[in-house]
Amino acid sequence: MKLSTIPEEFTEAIPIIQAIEQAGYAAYFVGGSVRDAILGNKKIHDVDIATSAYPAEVKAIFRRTIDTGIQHGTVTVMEKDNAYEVTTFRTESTYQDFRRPDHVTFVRSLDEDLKRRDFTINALALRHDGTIIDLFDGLTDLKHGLIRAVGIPEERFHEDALRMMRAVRFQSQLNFELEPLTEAAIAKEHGLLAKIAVERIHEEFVKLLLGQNRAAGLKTFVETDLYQKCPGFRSAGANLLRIADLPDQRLVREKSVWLLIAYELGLDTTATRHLLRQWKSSNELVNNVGNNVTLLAKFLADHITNWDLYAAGLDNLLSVNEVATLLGAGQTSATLMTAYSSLAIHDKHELAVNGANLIQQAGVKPGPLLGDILAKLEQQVVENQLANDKASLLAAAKELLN
Ligand SMILES: Nc1ccn([C@@H]2O[C@H](COP(=O)(O)OP(=O)(O)OP(=O)(O)O)[C@@H](O)[C@H]2O)c(=O)n1
Ligand SMILES: [Mg+2]
Repeated sequence: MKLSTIPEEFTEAIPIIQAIEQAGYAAYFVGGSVRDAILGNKKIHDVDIATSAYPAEVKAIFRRTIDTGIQHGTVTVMEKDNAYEVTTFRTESTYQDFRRPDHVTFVRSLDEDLKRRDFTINALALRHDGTIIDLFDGLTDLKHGLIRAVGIPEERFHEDALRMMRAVRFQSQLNFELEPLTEAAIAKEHGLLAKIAVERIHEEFVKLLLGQNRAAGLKTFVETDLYQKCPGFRSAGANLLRIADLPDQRLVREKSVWLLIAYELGLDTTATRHLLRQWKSSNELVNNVGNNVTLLAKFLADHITNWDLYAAGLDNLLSVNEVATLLGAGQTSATLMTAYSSLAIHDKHELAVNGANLIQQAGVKPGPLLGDILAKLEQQVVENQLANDKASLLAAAKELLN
């Protein structure tokens, strides 16, 4: 097969491929970008190049390169404003710990390289003239919407157990089905996932839940027992399946994914924070989702105050609303945005007085009381109990001193 039109993301990189070929080596586009280009329905990102040239040979061809992962064969080539990862063809023959190859062996053959890739739809190569190299019938699988391991599925999962999570992630992201032998191998080998760093599982799990068919991905995640090897999920199979029964409106924020999980697992703020720490989340995610658990409960009870809106900030509100909507209790985003924009202030710096004003003009002494008074003024302004003008605020501060 030949692609009739080569997407712009690739054409920009063709000079790189040509330069490698002129130096006497082979070079192809590979990986997810080729898959997405053929699907034609997804924005292409990360155009990856694979080559028969060894890293030192790649570096000799280009003026500006970065040693990104030279031991794995990857050199980044800088060209104009773009950066391209150029990786030497490789086989990963022995895997001892199911997550990292013992060593990579660089090879000169494209076939060897494609053979060790995870799924047939990810094992396609694209020549700069648009010709597609398809050794494992990946094009047929793309057409039928099938995720099928290259070769013997168990072998692929022993090489890298994260691939089992990638399978369910692609199932959701692409709205594909799992080929039965591939799915059976995941069910059989799910225990290998315990060897994988939680951060990597986290990334795939979030992509699964943000995908277009999260219900299907989640069902496989539960039915194959992959979930058993994820932090905090051991007895949550039924809870996770409940998410699969929700309307299939898509989630857009990572924090919404975790809020939904926390809700369905019945976790309070403390338990949510604990779960997110187990999943090695950033402090920001831990804090936001922890707070949003309380806010969601208020949303569902239709008990939102101005202060709740103010304290959460717009992005958390939209996240909580995403989840509330899935649960059948959201507001339209327009209503929410209007409520939020009608707040008297959106940040304490918008308060018409500051600490210095209170000291100089209301006779407040520096110290903890000053902070208390400012906080009270902030609260009253947000709740529309006090106008946000200097005179009113100074008068209110004097009141509070008595
Ligand atoms: N565990 C993995 C990870 C990656 N790959 C191969 O490396 C390519 C690039 O990997 P990556 O960018 O992680 O995934 P993509 O398939 O490109 O998906 P995405 O669109 O999310 O980047 C994959 O297509 C696949 O050929 C693999 O075989 N096994
Ligand atoms: Mg990619």
